Amino acid sequence: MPVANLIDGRAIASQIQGETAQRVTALKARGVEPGLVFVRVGEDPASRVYVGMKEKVSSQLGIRSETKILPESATEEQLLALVAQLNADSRVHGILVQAPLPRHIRETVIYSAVLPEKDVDGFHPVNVGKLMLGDPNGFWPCTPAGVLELLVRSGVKIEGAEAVILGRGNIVGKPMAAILCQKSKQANATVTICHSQTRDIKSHCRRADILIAAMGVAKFVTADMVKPGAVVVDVGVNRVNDPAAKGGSRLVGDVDFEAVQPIAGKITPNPGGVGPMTIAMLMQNTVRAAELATGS
Ligand SMILES: Nc1nc2c(c(=O)[nH]1)N[C@@H](CN(C=O)c1ccc(C(=O)N[C@@H](CCC(=O)O)C(=O)O)cc1)CN2
Repeated sequence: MPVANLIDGRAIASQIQGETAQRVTALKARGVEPGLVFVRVGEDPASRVYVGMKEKVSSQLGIRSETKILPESATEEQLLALVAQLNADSRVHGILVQAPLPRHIRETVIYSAVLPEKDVDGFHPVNVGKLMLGDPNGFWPCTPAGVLELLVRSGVKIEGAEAVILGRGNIVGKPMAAILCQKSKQANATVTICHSQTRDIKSHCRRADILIAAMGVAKFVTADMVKPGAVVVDVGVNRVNDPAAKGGSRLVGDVDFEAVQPIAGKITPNPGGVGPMTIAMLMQNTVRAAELATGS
């Protein structure tokens, strides 16, 4: 039976993908085929799955995509050479280097090498800077951008709300904070970031009208941490052992869903919440990159 207060990420992602598909059709009518290249280094099983999912959605929307695979032993120089080649290719509008990279490759060096106008991941310092400055011309990282869309399209009032973010990572926590406090009718929240050194995290969480969990600790958010009626968004992806599951493990979020769902005003399931939005926003960024590159 469907849960009444569920924020359905799959349905919202599919709505956004429908909008993106229309923009692809418009681009193609002008002779532009949006192109996206994924770069995967090594054989991390989760990365293989995620890149496969992105390839599938690209093809469903009519975006030409290709995956370049380098071996785990590839050097930083080899990866930089590939990025330079993709930067120079005018058929490629978006470049995505899948994280995590092998330990001997510095992610910051690689993300800084992607041209900002092809950085559909929103990880380049220029795009990070534009987000911080409130300049609408940059690309926002897909996961926090997707969380904003989930909230807006579910009718959550963000303006003036107390938003508490658990986690200060560069991919979710920090950009999420910047997005929610943008000076705009769709944002304008009062934002608190909590992290491993925060004192009395529970009291911060209990103040939250919107609680976003992105710290990477399975079932960290329990019912006693949530104000009744609060909106709870679970960004966590934690693999835990489960002998009963296929492959001996399964994914759980940062929120104890069964305990929190009855008291939350709205809540994202996990899976089926934020994850599909990450991919929908990537496609939206790619089409926008193609439109900007071709003056469409
Ligand atoms: N270059 C990047 N690397 C990574 C990013 C990113 O945004 N850019 N994000 C994550 C992983 N990620 C995309 O790459 C991703 C994770 C999860 C999902 C998703 O839809 N998950 C499903 C469940 C899937 C499953 O069962 O395995 C869900 O939540 O419903 C999409 C994308 C790290 N790397």
